[in-house]
Amino acid sequence: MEDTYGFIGFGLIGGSIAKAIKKAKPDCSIIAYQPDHNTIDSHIENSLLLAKKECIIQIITTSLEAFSCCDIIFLCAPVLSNIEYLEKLTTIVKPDCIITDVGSVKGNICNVASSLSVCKNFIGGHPMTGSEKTGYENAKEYLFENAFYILTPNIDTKPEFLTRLKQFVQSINAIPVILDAKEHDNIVAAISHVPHIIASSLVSMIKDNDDKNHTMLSLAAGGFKDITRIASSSPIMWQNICLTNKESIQTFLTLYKDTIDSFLQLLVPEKEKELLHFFENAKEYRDSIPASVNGILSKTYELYLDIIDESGAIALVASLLASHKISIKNIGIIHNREFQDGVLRIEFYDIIAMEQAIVLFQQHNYTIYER
Ligand SMILES: NC(=O)c1ccc[n+]([C@@H]2O[C@H](COP(=O)([O-])OP(=O)(O)OC[C@H]3O[C@@H](n4cnc5c(N)ncnc54)[C@H](O)[C@@H]3O)[C@@H](O)[C@H]2O)c1
Ligand SMILES: O=C(O)C(=O)C[C@]1(C(=O)O)C=C[C@@H](O)C=C1
Repeated sequence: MEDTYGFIGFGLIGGSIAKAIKKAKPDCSIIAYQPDHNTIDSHIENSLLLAKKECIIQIITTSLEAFSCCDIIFLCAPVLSNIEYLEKLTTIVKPDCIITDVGSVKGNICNVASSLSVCKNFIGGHPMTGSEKTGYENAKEYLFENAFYILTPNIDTKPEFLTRLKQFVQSINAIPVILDAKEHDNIVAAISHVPHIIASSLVSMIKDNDDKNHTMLSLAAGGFKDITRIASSSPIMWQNICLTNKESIQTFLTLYKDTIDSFLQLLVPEKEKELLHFFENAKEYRDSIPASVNGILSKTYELYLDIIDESGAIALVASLLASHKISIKNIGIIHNREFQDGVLRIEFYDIIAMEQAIVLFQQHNYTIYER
């Protein structure tokens, strides 16, 4: 039975795990590490103090020795820093402590772990949910609800520790998935790392070709915003990911480049049919991701509202939600054949926010569609 949890790195993911633990086990004790070199993140001290005030953290420490009483330690800093902390914790942790990380790349840290005396205590972890936002102030206790949470044990990992960590993952309402670290890195290169690089490249391409009045950027609508949302994520996190998953990223980025090259060949009059097939194939595969259950990415909590297609109408809906303290992840008008006249698509961070919004919209006589 775990009672004491330790956190090194206390931003979006660390903070969300801590909030989820506190919801499930209000009496547990949470210790968070404050790096003494404040240049890492000037906000970290305030974030930790806020978390303590909110009773999410019980102890803030600048000494790793304080982690000797922890039952589970979560490494929630950027990937390369997590590896450094794992090495430092080796001589500190108690024999039945589980050490896990949340980093987006698993190969490096699992390799390092297998060379350490804590190899039996370590299990790689990666919650397949997140946001482009950073920091404790954006942490959500419901972030892991219905999300896949990948675990990558080493051959030395004690089976009993894996069972305990799986139970922990279920206790925060996530779905544990056991994968080999290398397989994990290959999969996430394709479905997370390369998409991120594409989003950032697209933004750079627009930046490099826009005029001095930023006309392109100003006119950018739903499509550009949807596909580039993730380009607003933490640059340091993504630098660390690219540095530690180079090979798999190179493989899938090259495949993507080939796909773009093939597509360029279709932009001639005699390839009209193939052009249509290109979009039909992609649409069919994309539409096969179930909307109501979690796909390999995070669950989306979205609904659609009938509104008059004008900017004031969006502002009205947004301020109605804001006045009831309901946060939204994304909002925008969409036009497609499913919704003949265009509807407002609103995405929420969690099921609770979406349910509160549904009640509110019903009270204000909006027509709501859910998928
Ligand atoms: N953001 C996502 O969508 C997402 C999803 C799954 C996993 N992850 C992984 O989670 C980890 C954390 O990402 P996040 O989204 O919470 O980022 P974040 O920027 O919100 O939080 C990172 C925290 O780590 C701290 N930190 C940075 N360097 C440190 C160091 N050397 N020592 C101690 N603390 C340090 C920062 O102060 C910050 O509080 C990363 O490894 C990332 O790959 C992120
Ligand atoms: O921003 C989001 O919506 C994310 O879920 C981010 C996302 C992803 O690519 O799916 C990004 C990196 C993490 O390792 C996991 C999740």
